[in-house]
Amino acid sequence: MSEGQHNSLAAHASLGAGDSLWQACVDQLAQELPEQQFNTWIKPLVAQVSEDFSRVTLFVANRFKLDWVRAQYSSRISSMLEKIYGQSVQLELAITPREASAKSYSSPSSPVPSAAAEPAELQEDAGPGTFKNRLNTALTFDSLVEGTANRMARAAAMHVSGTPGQLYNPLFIYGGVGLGKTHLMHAVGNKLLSDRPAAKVLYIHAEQFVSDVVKAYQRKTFDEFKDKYHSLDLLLIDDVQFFANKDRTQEEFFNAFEALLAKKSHIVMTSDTYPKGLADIHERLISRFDSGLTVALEPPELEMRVAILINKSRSEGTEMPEEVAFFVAKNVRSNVRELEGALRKILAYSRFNQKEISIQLAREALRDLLSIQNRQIGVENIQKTVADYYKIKVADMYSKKRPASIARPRQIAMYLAKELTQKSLPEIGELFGGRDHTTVLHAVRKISAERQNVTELNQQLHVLEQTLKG
Ligand SMILES: Nc1ncnc2c1ncn2[C@@H]1O[C@H](COP(=O)(O)OP(=O)(O)OP(=O)(O)O)[C@@H](O)[C@H]1O
Repeated sequence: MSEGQHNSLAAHASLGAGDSLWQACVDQLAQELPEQQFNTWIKPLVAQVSEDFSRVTLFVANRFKLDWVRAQYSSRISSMLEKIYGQSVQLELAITPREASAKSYSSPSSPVPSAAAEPAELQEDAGPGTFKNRLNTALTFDSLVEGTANRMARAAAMHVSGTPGQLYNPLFIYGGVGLGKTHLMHAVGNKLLSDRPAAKVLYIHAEQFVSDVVKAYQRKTFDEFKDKYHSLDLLLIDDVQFFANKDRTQEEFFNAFEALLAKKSHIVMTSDTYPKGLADIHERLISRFDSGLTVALEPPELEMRVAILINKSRSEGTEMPEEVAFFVAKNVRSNVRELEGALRKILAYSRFNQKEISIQLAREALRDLLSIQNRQIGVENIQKTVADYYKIKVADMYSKKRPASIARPRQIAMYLAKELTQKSLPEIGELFGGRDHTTVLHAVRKISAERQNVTELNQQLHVLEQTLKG
């Protein structure tokens, strides 16, 4: 952090800069740690930052957690805080006193831990009348952006939440990391509960199911186990690939599965692969997984990524200009979690530096992320980016079509190809569907002249250049 940033942080101590310091650290950890670890150990921490930022106290719920956080994370958190603040920060850990929560600087993204965030090994058995559904109420259909990538899965999930126990039972959702499987599952549970508050719904990660089986086995409490699982109206079970090689668990899950289907309760499952792709899971389970509806979640397409960024930033109380969302969405493609990470970085960077969100700011905030990507700009990438920006097909870059809505973006792409690559005019012409070099020259001259006079075009070119340069 530069001295200027440091001063501005100090000057805003009374406005909750302690929050910002801790928030930036949380944001960074969210990037670096696996989600489960982050949700379990970091998210629930409540931080109190001294006025001069020299000391940060983290409150944890109990002694076990305190020891764990100290052993596993404290040195990492310390060095991260120092890096962010630019000076040494003393880190302390304490067990939450009853009156502390009202006084503490509680980070906005560090709510009281939800049941779903509790680590498997710390979950207490729910006693009579204390059934926990473990749903995260923030994960709803409303907060799930729809796009081509999730349309079918979303529609099926909506259907299940409206009329459980009928069609699509079980519903099996699969896809790569961070594509919204868990979100979709919670959305089903939340929707069903909002329609039928008395329904017995349980969200559970497959690992927790395994640990429940082990516990029931050790304590000889299989009756309780069955009472719990076989009486549900809706079972949401995440990441069933974790059942691999766990024979006893698979047997108990098979029993629960049969019992639930027999009483027309619904089962929704997620996995990182389609049922037949699951390794080391008994065939009779796999065939049951596949007996309802199996749907995939695909990586989000560009428009969906833009919409997610704009929505999420709005829900954080900040408007992200569309051109910035386009810049980020173009550069962060793999999954929604990564997109959220990029957004968190941008928001933290903007808060810290008290600057409006712009492409320049996003570029600075995402410097590390962008620098590991290959920055070699090719004509193909230019054609794709320009086509995306003007919402035309990439094929139109090479086609003979002449309407202005196509010809103009094509000329812009030619201009950018000349400006941003080492290619000669004939080479560029060749890559644009075998056009003559004079056509390319005409486009380059035309766009370059117009750019001087038309502010709107200049602005669009600026966005495209920034996006391509990353
Ligand atoms: N379409 C979407 N709209 C809004 N947010 C989304 C969408 N898809 C995913 N997310 C968000 O992205 C993050 C990752 O999603 P989620 O945890 O559901 O992914 P996952 O597929 O279960 O990943 P993993 O396999 O790693 O557990 C979550 O914060 C989720 O809310």
